[in-house]
Amino acid sequence: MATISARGLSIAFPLYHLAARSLKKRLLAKAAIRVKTDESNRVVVSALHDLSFEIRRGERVALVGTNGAGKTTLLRTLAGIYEPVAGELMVEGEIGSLIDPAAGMDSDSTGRENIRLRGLYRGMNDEEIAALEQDAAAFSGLGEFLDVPTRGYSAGMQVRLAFAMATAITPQILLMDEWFLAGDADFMTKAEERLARLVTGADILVIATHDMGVVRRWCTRVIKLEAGRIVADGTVEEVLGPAHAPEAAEEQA
Ligand SMILES: Nc1ncnc2c1ncn2[C@@H]1O[C@H](COP(=O)(O)OP(=O)(O)OP(=O)(O)O)[C@@H](O)[C@H]1O
Repeated sequence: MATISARGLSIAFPLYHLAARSLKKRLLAKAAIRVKTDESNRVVVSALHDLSFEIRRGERVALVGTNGAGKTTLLRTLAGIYEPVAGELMVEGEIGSLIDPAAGMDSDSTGRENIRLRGLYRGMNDEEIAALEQDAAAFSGLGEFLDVPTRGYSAGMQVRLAFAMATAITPQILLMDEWFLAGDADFMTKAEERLARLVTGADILVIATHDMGVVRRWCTRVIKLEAGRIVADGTVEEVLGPAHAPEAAEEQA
């Protein structure tokens, strides 16, 4: 059963180029909350600090917060891209990740080759790979571009292909950054249909977003981050207020 559990989770990024002592001092004086020195005396940005939460099967969680609050860092940590510097993280379930469209894609290979590579990576047999290829090709609507190396794709084309691949097989846990829902109108309609199928499959969705419309439409729970810390965690109504007050909600995020 899909679950995510975090206890005292912290993430910090070393800023190697800021090791000069004078600069360090200046930075520390200005922003001592998030830019610190660690035990090895390196300057680090504290991206996430002491997060504890559980996400269970059936929950659709929005990560909200202002720029730099830590939403993408948390998504990437859940995806296993970043290693916590402190605390524990347990993620049970197969992850589908829509955080960076180019991630996991070989830009010298065509869209079709990338789909097949993804199938191989997932340990699929020939028949399953053929089905994945058919589904992802149809959903992405890339037509002849499917046989062009992906380095020649526009940003929107990359999103289409990444979305098609990540959602062709329903992952147990879908991690998504909001701009995956920012395609053209035709893609959006298809993407919403597909997401609806996916999220009603009672697995876990975690989406980082500034769009309170997306939160109210898709999510059952909101975790609000501020400067790398959780400042609110509850149902959509609890954190954002009633549905008729979207302006207030927009300000909060
Ligand atoms: N690779 C990195 N190296 C150094 N600092 C980083 C790195 N990634 C993120 N940070 C820092 O971590 C903090 C959180 O950033 P993050 O991108 O997670 O915020 P966010 O809430 O997703 O912001 P936005 O809404 O602007 O996308 C910021 O202070 C950022 O500067």
